[in-house]
Amino acid sequence: MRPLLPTTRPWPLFDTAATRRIEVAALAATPDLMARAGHAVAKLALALRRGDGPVWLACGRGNNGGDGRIAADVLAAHGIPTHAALQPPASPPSLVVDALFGIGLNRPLDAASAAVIEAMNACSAPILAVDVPSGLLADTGQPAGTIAGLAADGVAVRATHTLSLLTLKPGLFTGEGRALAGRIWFDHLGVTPAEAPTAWLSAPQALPASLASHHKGSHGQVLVVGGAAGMQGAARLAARAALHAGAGRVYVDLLAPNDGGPADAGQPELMCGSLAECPLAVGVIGCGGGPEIAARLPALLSALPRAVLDADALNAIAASAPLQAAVASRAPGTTVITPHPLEAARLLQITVQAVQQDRLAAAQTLARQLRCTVLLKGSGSVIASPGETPTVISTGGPALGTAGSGDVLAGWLGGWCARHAAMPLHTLACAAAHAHGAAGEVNHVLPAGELIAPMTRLL
Ligand SMILES: NC(=O)C1=CN([C@@H]2O[C@H](COP(=O)(O)OP(=O)(O)OC[C@H]3O[C@@H](n4cnc5c(N)ncnc54)[C@H](OP(=O)(O)O)[C@@H]3O)[C@@H](O)[C@H]2O)[C@@H](O)CC1
Ligand SMILES: [K+]
Repeated sequence: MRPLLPTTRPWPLFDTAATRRIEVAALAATPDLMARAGHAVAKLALALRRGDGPVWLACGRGNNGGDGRIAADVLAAHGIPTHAALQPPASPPSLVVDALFGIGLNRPLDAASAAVIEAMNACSAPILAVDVPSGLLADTGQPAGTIAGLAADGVAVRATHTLSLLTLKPGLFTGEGRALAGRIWFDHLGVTPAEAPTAWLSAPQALPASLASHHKGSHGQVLVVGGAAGMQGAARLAARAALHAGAGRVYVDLLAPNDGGPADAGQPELMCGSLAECPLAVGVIGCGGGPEIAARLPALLSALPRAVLDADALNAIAASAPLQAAVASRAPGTTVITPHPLEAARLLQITVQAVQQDRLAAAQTLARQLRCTVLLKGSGSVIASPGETPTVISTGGPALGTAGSGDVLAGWLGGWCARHAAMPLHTLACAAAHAHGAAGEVNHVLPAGELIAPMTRLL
């Protein structure tokens, strides 16, 4: 057994309803599924245990607790001291096994369950969550919350490790799940699901190499439109990213007066241009666009064959029904929008909390409404397109949470759309978000412009 991430292959994710169906089908052929689960938990527990203290197994009353109880028996058979109870042991544990709730969690926690979770979190020992950290909803990656009257909301186990059993659940990889699950392990218990996944977990995607005969004309053009007064850096970051992603020519149409100056004094390869000069370019529209971008959108949306819409372009679209209709009426497979949760909330006319409550559903709804590919940013970015199984991005980290990081992603994606004109936008959006996330997996502060070099090295 080894940690799931980083992964070199995409993994299917199954929500609770699908996992239940897979479980029922599998139990007919393999009635010892829970024994397998319990043994898998015990095996990982043996490897993760630190010191000689007892292993505390907090087992709930359902099958998640059943996994924990079998693990306790297996550990005891190996001579390991165990403490299977909802109260902590008298002496500090060497490992906590969280087997309180798995995929059966279906409502806010009561005070007693919340107290057990808080006691687990208070231990200094590593915490191994069985299937899902208790308190976290397996489908959405959001805490189930607590019933009214409790002071703390969003109580969930902060696991150092999670062993997902039978299937991988979407909620481990998006929303709060990424932070709460710790290092993720997976045991399929010998079962190969027969049904289509709810979503895919992303892996690095190899893009076609250039032929020796290719030239800058074969590598497409990008037109970045944005950079209103005081925000020109956003457009320039997007343009630099498009250039380094391999676009043959990159033009910048700055919305603030540039007085005949260069598009970007620090990147002489970038050119000034406009829709009139490059009507067949891939548009990267809205980075630092300010309210001025709204007036440009109708012409850009009706002319450009492929477009990446970001930031202020999305705010303008959210505020205008005609612009929404203009996006939705573009040819299928030609538009991608890259909202962060607040921009998605404006587009959907719901709250940010409602977006975050179910990120997969929010991205899919937006993709249906605007008939385009949606790259919903945030912890565990989600890519959804009409008629496609969504993808959850397996890479990323807090280093991406800086100004300009989204501009780099939008520009990079525009660059790839230009260079790989024959590839579907959904595939390119997944690949770009995965590469952007991988470049951001560092433990230090990373100004957005510095994402470009590691993204280039990952090519
Ligand atoms: N079957 C098998 O062979 C295999 C099973 N596997 C394992 O089983 C796990 C799923 O087990 P599970 O369905 O029994 O649900 P589980 O997560 O243990 O919850 C128990 C019950 O708690 C309740 N409840 C819900 N919310 C609540 C709340 N807020 N506060 C209080 N109570 C609450 C709710 O019952 P309710 O009250 O709604 O009747 C729920 O049913 C899965 O994650 C995996 O670990 C795997 O090993 C594969 C093989
Ligand atoms: K659990």
